[in-house]
Amino acid sequence: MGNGRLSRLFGGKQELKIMILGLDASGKTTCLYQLTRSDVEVTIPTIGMNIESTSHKGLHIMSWDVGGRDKIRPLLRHYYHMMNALVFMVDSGDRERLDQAKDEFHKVAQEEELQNIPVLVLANKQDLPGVMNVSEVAEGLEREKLLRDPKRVVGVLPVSASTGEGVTEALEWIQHHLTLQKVQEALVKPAQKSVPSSLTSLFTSVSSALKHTLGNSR
Ligand SMILES: Nc1nc2c(ncn2[C@@H]2O[C@H](COP(=O)(O)OP(=O)(O)OP(=O)(O)O)[C@@H](O)[C@H]2O)c(=O)[nH]1
Ligand SMILES: [Mg+2]
Repeated sequence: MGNGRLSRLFGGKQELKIMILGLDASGKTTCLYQLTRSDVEVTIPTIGMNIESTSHKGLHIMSWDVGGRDKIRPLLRHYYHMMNALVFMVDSGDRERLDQAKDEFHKVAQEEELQNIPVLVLANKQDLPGVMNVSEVAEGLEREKLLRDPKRVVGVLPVSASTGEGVTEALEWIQHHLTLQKVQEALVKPAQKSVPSSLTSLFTSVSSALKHTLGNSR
């Protein structure tokens, strides 16, 4: 994806932190590179696994693979609260491990700190012939289970991290849902605050109108 498009989307003004998780070889590193065209930095913290990160114009991405890391999982929670969105990468050609991907997906998605952020599944490697399409990936991951919670936002989009096809749309999806979330929060907060005062004034005006009417009718 061209950096020009990326700049227009984020303009360096907004900080966006995305976490890309998925099984090994699903295409996380390729996607990290494709998203920012910046060098991917590998850090090996004391928890003993590779965490990759890259930044470009306010877009910060962290990534690690999720398979078989039950002991490390609690330590990774320290990163969760910083994230604006979760991207879960799936190798659409890997039918054999779709069930494993599903288990990992649900383990991550049920983490408390990740309940309120948009989750985007990327059905990767769409450039390869005969791979699963978006519906098959969504079904295999049992996405509908998460959607039982009406507050959850869980999308699935087709991409090819190798060619960059669909990567811009993925970023736009995230951007769109974060904006929606902000608008909803902005609408809900003042409404909650103003309800008691507007109700009070409503009661005052209704009761004075009633008094007036009753007074007149007596
Ligand atoms: N054809 C095709 N190959 C891809 C695509 N994305 C990644 N690959 C290939 O899949 C392999 C794994 O990609 P990586 O980006 O290293 O995957 P990863 O998830 O970072 O893997 P780990 O670091 O092992 O967890 C590499 O050989 C990539 O070139 C894609 O969209 N299409
Ligand atoms: Mg990698």
